[in-house]
Amino acid sequence: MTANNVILQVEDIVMQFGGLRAIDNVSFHVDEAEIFGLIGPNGAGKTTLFNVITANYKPTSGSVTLAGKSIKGLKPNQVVNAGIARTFQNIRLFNSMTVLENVMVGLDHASRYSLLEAALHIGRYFPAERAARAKAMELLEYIGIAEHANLQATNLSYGNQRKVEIARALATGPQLLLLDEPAAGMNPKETEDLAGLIFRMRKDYQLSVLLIEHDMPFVNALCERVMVLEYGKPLFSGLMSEAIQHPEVISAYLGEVRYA
Ligand SMILES: Nc1ncnc2c1ncn2[C@@H]1O[C@H](COP(=O)(O)OP(=O)(O)OP(=O)(O)O)[C@@H](O)[C@H]1O
Repeated sequence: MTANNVILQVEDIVMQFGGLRAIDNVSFHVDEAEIFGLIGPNGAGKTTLFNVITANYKPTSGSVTLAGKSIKGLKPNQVVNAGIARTFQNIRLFNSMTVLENVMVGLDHASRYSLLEAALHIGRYFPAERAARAKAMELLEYIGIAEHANLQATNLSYGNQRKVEIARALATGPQLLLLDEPAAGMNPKETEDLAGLIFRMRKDYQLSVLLIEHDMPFVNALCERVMVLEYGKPLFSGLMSEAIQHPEVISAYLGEVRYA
């Protein structure tokens, strides 16, 4: 068989909030090792779709499967354990914790020692904590922000806080990484570095990526296939090279530039 393996299948998703149909019959798939782009104007439903895929929202109808297994009935933390990690449009770090501690949150502590060992600081507690620190440090080195490990997360630049979120997501050992506007607030040099990092992560961690982004040159550099959403409906699904020629896609974006 020569077809690509599908990692994420989203089928006929409808998400209704009272009278608002935020997602209206959306289907798409992401292949293994693919970087797939989800684009569209503000309020199109992109983040809502992420919330459905991560089980933060239960869809009104439709299904989501990861590597052939339905996520139906799973809680958000079980979806993380199943292999889907995400970053947030509005950065969600623990501001009172250090950068290193934020990344340690992504590591699975529970399986390493019992509650009793944790409470009394005995048994496997210290070796497991040491191992978690080393692993988190390794991830920070990989992402390129190890020198900030002991600073409070809130003291980092916006761009570096976004990288901490990526490191924390990587710490969960995902198969699929959802990035919600990772380049927002970054300067051109940071954006270019981020594109390089996403390509490297895909290769080094065998990741597939689903990316929401408004920065079109960034999406163009990373994604071969995209879906364009408008008012919760797919406006276009296919090659990025064709999306940027598509009159309705162009006008949807011009609308956003004019009115944003
Ligand atoms: N929990 C909710 N309850 C009610 N309405 C919601 C909820 N979450 C999202 N919406 C609505 O669903 C629509 C889609 O919002 P969403 O945040 O998914 O858009 P988006 O494409 O991610 O936009 P942006 O690019 O601005 O982040 C909006 O009209 C929003 O107000």
